Amino acid sequence: MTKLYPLTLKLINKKVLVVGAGKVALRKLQGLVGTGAEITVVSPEVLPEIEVLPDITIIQRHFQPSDTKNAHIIYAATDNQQVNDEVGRYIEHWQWFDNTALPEASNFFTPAVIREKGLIVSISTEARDPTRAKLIKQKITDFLLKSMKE
Ligand SMILES: C[C@@]1(CC(=O)O)c2cc3[nH]c(cc4nc(cc5[nH]c(cc(n2)[C@H]1CCC(=O)O)[C@@](C)(CC(=O)O)[C@@H]5CCC(=O)O)C(CC(=O)O)=C4CCC(=O)O)c(CCC(=O)O)c3CC(=O)O
Ligand SMILES: NC(=O)C1=CN([C@@H]2O[C@H](COP(=O)(O)OP(=O)(O)OC[C@H]3O[C@@H](n4cnc5c(N)ncnc54)[C@H](O)[C@@H]3O)[C@@H](O)[C@H]2O)C=CC1
Repeated sequence: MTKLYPLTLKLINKKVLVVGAGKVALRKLQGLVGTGAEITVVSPEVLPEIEVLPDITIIQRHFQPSDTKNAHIIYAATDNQQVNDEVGRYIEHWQWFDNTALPEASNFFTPAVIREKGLIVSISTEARDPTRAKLIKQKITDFLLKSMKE
């Protein structure tokens, strides 16, 4: 694979669209809350944990092509791969798109993130093994908490 490029972004006033509002969408949204991004969620069914997240606009219906317009970052996180593919078809060349069920269709991925005392550690397996990213996150967190105590 061509090498991937990690960044630390300021998202203030950037438009973020999340299509789907289930377990995977919840995890992406938890990472986005507090960034200052203008977040919109489009989904017919919405987890109660998402309904209570602050500063999110929820549109309770199926995805429509015009939803992607002007969004800087777009997540397709539905349980229907045809819908995720459809979202991908409306992506323009300047937009960042993560099809959370299909790495080949995405032009960015969400890493596992640790935030501890002014430090951000971001872990990616280049989309090969997200469960491993989660495991390594746990190990690095344990190491950091131990070394900060010393
Ligand atoms: C490519 C990527 C796209 C993206 O999502 O951005 C992607 C894709 C896929 N994930 C899948 C499965 C799982 N993902 C997790 C967990 C996480 N996944 C995350 C990121 C990413 N996942 C991106 C690559 C990151 C990298 O480069 O390493 C993390 C790190 C970040 C986050 O999501 O915030 C977060 C842990 C963070 C934390 O815990 O802090 C778990 C474990 C769990 O849920 O407990 C399971 C197992 C669930 C199970 O066992 O069923 C599947 C198969 C789905 C299927 O089988 O249908 C696909 C699709 C595929 O790989 O083809
Ligand atoms: N990237 C990742 O971290 C992971 C990705 N996955 C993939 O993500 C998919 C979603 O998983 P979950 O969140 O657990 O599913 P879920 O069943 O909890 O949520 C699915 C959501 O999609 C919405 N949806 C369905 N049709 C829609 C439409 N036409 N327009 C808008 N929203 C629509 C539903 O309303 C629901 O909110 C799985 O099918 C799997 O392939 C699974 C685990 C981890």
